[in-house]
Amino acid sequence: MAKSYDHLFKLLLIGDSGVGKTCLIVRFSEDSFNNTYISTIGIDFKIRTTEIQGKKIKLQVWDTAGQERFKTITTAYYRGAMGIILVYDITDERSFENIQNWMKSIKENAAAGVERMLLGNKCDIEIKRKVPKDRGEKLAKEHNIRFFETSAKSSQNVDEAFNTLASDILMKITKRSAPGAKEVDLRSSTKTKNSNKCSLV
Ligand SMILES: Nc1nc2c(ncn2[C@@H]2O[C@H](COP(=O)(O)OP(=O)(O)OP(=O)(O)O)[C@@H](O)[C@H]2O)c(=O)[nH]1
Repeated sequence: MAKSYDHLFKLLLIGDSGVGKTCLIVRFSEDSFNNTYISTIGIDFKIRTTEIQGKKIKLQVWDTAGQERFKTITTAYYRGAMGIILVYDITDERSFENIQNWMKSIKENAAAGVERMLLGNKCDIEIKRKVPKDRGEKLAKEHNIRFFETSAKSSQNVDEAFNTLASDILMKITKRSAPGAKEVDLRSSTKTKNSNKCSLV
């Protein structure tokens, strides 16, 4: 049977418990949101197919449990990921500080050269904000990765974040398979909504 997609990309979301990893994946794959908090046990995944530069990209998005007790299980999945999304909660300073530890975990467990992205989630609750946007931007810059503030609740920047990561991975593999080929910036063609509160670097 013919394949229904051109590429399969495996993405992984990591970050402290409660930052909204599951909600971001559910928003992206099913376009819905639930206020009830059910902590992830171990690992789970959802699928969504998206189109970038005329290519059908099947995204297999892995959701990891943020709780420390699942670390051995979850880190075992890092190596198979082509892209890793680090998530913190803009209303929770601790979750932002812990990003350094999650970065370390990537270094220890993921493939070298894995595409990374930083998300500051829950930007719909500005009133409870503890982490200013420029701190997220600065951290992302230090690691030379992209940054978005997102809201799984309002859906702000959720599609943009996933599509941008997929686009970056596509660009990387296209460049690799066509050495010497002229570099094309696929990012410029991805659909980007403008946002005033939650923005991208
Ligand atoms: N206001 C608001 N609440 C959110 C948002 N994203 C998630 N939440 C809420 O935050 C809580 C935790 O969300 P989850 O997606 O389960 O968090 P998680 O990171 O997957 O947590 P673990 O599975 O324990 O690692 C839930 O009550 C969600 O409804 C958001 O963008 N805005």
